[in-house]
Amino acid sequence: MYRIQTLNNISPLGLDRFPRNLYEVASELSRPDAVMVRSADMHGLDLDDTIKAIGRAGAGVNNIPVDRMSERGVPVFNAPGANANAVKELVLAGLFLAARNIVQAWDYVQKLDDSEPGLKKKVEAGKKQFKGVELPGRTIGVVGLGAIGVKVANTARDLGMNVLGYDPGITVSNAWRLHAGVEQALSVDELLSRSDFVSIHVPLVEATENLIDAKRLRLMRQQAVLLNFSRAEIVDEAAVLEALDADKLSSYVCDFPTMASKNHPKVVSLPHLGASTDEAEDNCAVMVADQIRDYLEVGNVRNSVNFPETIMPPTDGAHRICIVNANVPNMVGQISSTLARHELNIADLINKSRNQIAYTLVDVDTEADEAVLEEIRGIEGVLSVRYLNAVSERSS
Ligand SMILES: NC(=O)c1ccc[n+]([C@@H]2O[C@H](COP(=O)([O-])OP(=O)(O)OC[C@H]3O[C@@H](n4cnc5c(N)ncnc54)[C@H](O)[C@@H]3O)[C@@H](O)[C@H]2O)c1
Ligand SMILES: O=C(O)CC[C@@H](O)C(=O)O
Repeated sequence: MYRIQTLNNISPLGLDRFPRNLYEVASELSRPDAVMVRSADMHGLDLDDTIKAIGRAGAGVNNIPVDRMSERGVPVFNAPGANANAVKELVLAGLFLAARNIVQAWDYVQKLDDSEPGLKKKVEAGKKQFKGVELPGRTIGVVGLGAIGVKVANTARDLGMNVLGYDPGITVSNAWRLHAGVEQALSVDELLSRSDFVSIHVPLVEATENLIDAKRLRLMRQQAVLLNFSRAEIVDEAAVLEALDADKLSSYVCDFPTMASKNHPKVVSLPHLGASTDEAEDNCAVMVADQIRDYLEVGNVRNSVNFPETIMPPTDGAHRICIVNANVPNMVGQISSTLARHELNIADLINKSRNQIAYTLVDVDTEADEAVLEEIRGIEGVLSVRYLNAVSERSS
């Protein structure tokens, strides 16, 4: 039996991907083989050494100690693109909220408590405070053209906006998906100085912390709108509040409320709602559950943030050894000579690497005993070894 621990509410559709004759799934469970998580902060947790995989039912992995897991030879999976449409739709809602001052106007109406004739007068008198702008012809800058950024950029084009995009690491497939009318900005600074609206869609990593700081805010157009549905730490919030107070920015729309910003009249903050739709929660949970199963049962790696993509169809009747090791020379040589010494014939083998990690799947014709596995574990640089007896294609 494999044991899956859930650290957040995960869509039942995803959890149902684990057949209960093979899997135990629970939030309170000791010695898990894998963990499924959404936004729970795992950095401070004492993570059991039985954990073989971590699955993030979402995109961002800043809540997971990925480096620590890499050192242990544990892959971290996420669900690229699975919640992108949900986030895009909320970003668009944010764009409209800001362009038409809808939240402030709504609040104004809520506070009107006069009798009917007085109310009408106040409605007409008050509305001039909330005059907005239309989107066609305005410029939006999209920082980060990944799964979400591309969708935001393309829809903004469809709305008649001029779109500037900045992403030095854009993938070929995302470049293909991008509307031909999206103009490439050569730097964040250029994008900020030319945009009426700026939407941030980058992961939180060291290089993106405080990406939008006081200096960059000064580059922005007068009365620009900043939207942040990525992570709070990507924006220097104190500097944003100053820019709002100085009338430099007209609005900050974000998915990350803080005590300092949540009641500011020019801040619209939502409770980390970007991925909270039935569809996104189902998509993320199903994708990640399937990836965890494929890793635990077959050894394959799909959509990991720290491991190389590694897929090898099981050889009929073979036994599979899954080895995670440091990405240094002569590891495959040492592994195969160990197998040869134990008279194990290799039926198939794949070796992939990514940064410091290399991953090897070896199918052998006859059963491997504990002695050979121990010997492989003893090779310097080997981080983990798993043995899948009579491996077969995962049943769906
Ligand atoms: N609010 C929410 O509920 C919610 C939901 C999903 C994702 N997110 C956040 O959005 C982020 C992006 O999600 P995604 O699915 O689009 O991820 P993604 O990996 O598909 O795209 C991220 C893109 O950012 C680019 N990038 C990285 N550093 C950059 C930089 N310094 N400048 C410009 N571009 C840079 C990458 O090259 C990549 O193309 C996630 O990491 C997560 O933090 C939030
Ligand atoms: O799980 C969530 O609700 C949020 C997910 C989101 O922040 C992500 O990075 O995918």
